[in-house]
Amino acid sequence: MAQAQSKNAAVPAKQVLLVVDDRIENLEAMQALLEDGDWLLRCASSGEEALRCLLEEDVGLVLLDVQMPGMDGFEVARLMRGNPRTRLTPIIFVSAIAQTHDAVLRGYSSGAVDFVLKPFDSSVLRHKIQSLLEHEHNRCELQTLSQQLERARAFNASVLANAAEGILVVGEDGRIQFANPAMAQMLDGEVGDLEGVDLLSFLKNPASEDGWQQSEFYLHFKREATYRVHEAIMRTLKGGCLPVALSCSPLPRPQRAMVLIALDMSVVRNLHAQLESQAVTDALTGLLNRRGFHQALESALARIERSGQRVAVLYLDLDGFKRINDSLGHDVGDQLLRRVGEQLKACLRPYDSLARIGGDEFTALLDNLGHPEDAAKVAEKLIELVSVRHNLDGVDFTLGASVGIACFPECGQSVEGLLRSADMAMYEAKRAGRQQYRFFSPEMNGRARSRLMLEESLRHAIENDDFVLVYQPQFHLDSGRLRGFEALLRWQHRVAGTVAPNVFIPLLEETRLINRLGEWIFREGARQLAEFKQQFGEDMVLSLNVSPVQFGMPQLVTDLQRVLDAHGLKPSQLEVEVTESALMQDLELTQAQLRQLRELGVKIAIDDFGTGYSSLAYLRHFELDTLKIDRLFVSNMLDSPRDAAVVSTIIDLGRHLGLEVIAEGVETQEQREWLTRHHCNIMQGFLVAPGVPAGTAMQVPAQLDWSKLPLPRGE
Ligand SMILES: Nc1nc2c(ncn2[C@@H]2O[C@@H]3COP(=O)(O)O[C@H]4[C@@H](O)[C@H](n5cnc6c(=O)[nH]c(N)nc65)O[C@@H]4COP(=O)(O)O[C@H]3[C@H]2O)c(=O)[nH]1
Repeated sequence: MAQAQSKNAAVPAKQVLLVVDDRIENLEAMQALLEDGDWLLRCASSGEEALRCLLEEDVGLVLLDVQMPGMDGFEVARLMRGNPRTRLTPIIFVSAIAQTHDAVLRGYSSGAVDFVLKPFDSSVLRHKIQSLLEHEHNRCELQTLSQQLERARAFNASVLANAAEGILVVGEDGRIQFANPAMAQMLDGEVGDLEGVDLLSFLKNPASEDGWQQSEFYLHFKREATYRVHEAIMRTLKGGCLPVALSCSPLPRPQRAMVLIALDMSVVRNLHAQLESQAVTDALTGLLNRRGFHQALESALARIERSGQRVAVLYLDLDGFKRINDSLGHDVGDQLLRRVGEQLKACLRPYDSLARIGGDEFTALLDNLGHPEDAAKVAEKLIELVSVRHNLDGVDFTLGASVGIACFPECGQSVEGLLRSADMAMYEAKRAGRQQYRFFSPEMNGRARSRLMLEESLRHAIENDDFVLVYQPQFHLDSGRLRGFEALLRWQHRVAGTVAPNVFIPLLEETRLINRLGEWIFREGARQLAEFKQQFGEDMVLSLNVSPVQFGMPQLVTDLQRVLDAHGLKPSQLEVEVTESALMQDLELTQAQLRQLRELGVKIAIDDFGTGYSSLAYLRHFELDTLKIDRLFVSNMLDSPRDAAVVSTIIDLGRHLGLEVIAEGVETQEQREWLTRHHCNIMQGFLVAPGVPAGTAMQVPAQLDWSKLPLPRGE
């Protein structure tokens, strides 16, 4: 029969006082006596009921009757002391009869804090109750606080134990007072190995030779500032080094200590190192890349400027790589570059640097060079190594290499200067006929400069439409009938006047500007052909020169098709002139290109026939229409039986293969007569006319009277 005195039991602003007595009149008397106190009164009429109440509510004090039927007060007290919830709840025993000394002692030993004998002084009892409740209240509060404290301690300990960063607490004397497990792990030891040890003994960088008091850690601590070191290195207990980022902050002043947090940077630094190495490495060959080579050369120059040593830069370009790459595919090309890289590396000394700085361009830095001739020996060795027969994927092919050499300090004092000089020398080596090396010389510089200027003006000329085509007529030797014209390119330079193609075509080729101009030549030639057609009929032919670079371009046939369509021309009216060397660049590609040209229906002529490979074997493989005899043979044939033999052989060859033969550079009637006697089909040359502007070409007669030569010249 526990009677609630207050409905607000959930949040007891007041403490609960439980009175236990088996006699109802006693309970009522107690209730009357205690009900106005600063507590909540609960009453229980048996031991069992009291225990129930104790389990349901937080009771601050129990007034417990000793003698009760069934469960007496001692038993209730014993059970309360056995339960953690009520173990410390204070009990005052109340008894109506005079107790023996033993009974009182028994009461105390069963957990009573006091013993009240009836009759009692009610005000004394109220004081006792009041002070015991206060005591219990304080005890509970203390218990809650210590629980909170324990939770907070456990929380902090778990944060420190589980933090991935190393944490140290360092006393103001520089000794480690606390280390978390992560820090111990980072330093290859146990927490116990760190505590009590000087912090500085674990620091390689920043090192403090002058001791703790002079260290930045201590000086910052004194200023109550945080000290951060991004690139610190700690010594581990096993003698290793650990890159870390540190921050050390003072703890609140009374603690006279600082907290140091260490971030393991080994992964980040490794990644950084890896990235740095990637930035200077050529992914394909594992050699240095352009940037890496620049750095290597830069540091070599900085070093030798002081020591007066000599270094050489070698610039190596592979000859024929493009052809292999285009015909065998990029995988084979990549394999080849890797192989060449390995070969080159094998023939340099370990401290020389080697780089791939472009597609098939390698550079080597020969350090600590005795004489410039040593660089030449290395260049020879490199060329020899590369220029062997290679076999990749079962295909045999030969490569070549051209090398330019620039020595420091003669050929340049800066990284850029040396590389530029070596590049120029390499270019000269290529011009000299491949598989060669060249030292840079100041004259090369002059040539290169004028080349640069020429290149620049060519670019301008293309943009400003400074090119024109002139047309040189071709006549059938037997009938005097006009066969057609060869279109020849002229550069109308604003200052220098008309410039012949031999001067600028090679440069257009090298710079690939020929592709831009080539398109224009096709367009302009086809446009003019459409006009010529009106004048000279459907059968006339216009020959267009196609340079080796143009001939290698995959879009050649499409470009031609486009201009033919644009002007409604018959393909057989257009002839493509290709030199022998252009055809021999890449036989497979040549065959494919010729097949497509044939399918398109344009004529194909070999220009300057007899000057190049003149391999009769290829004539069988290539489907051609026309052979053009080089004008050198024509100009010499009357004086040189050997040249005459060459010319008549070419004419015979053409006849047997069913090809037209055109003699170029015919300048005299004697040459014409000789050619007619030897059954050459067609001629062109100054005897009739040089290349003339389109307007003049229109006036060329369709039928020639050989006795009325030469024709008027309009160039
Ligand atoms: N001494 C002498 N020379 C004669 C005589 N008849 C013709 N010539 C010259 O011989 C060259 C014939 O052109 P090519 O063999 O195709 O040789 C051409 C051709 O390979 C190239 N070329 C000319 N025009 C073009 C073009 O539009 N595109 C390309 N890719 N190359 C061109 O430049 C080369 C030189 O062209 P040009 O200077 O115009 O020189 C022309 C022409 O002016 C003669 O009786 N005596």
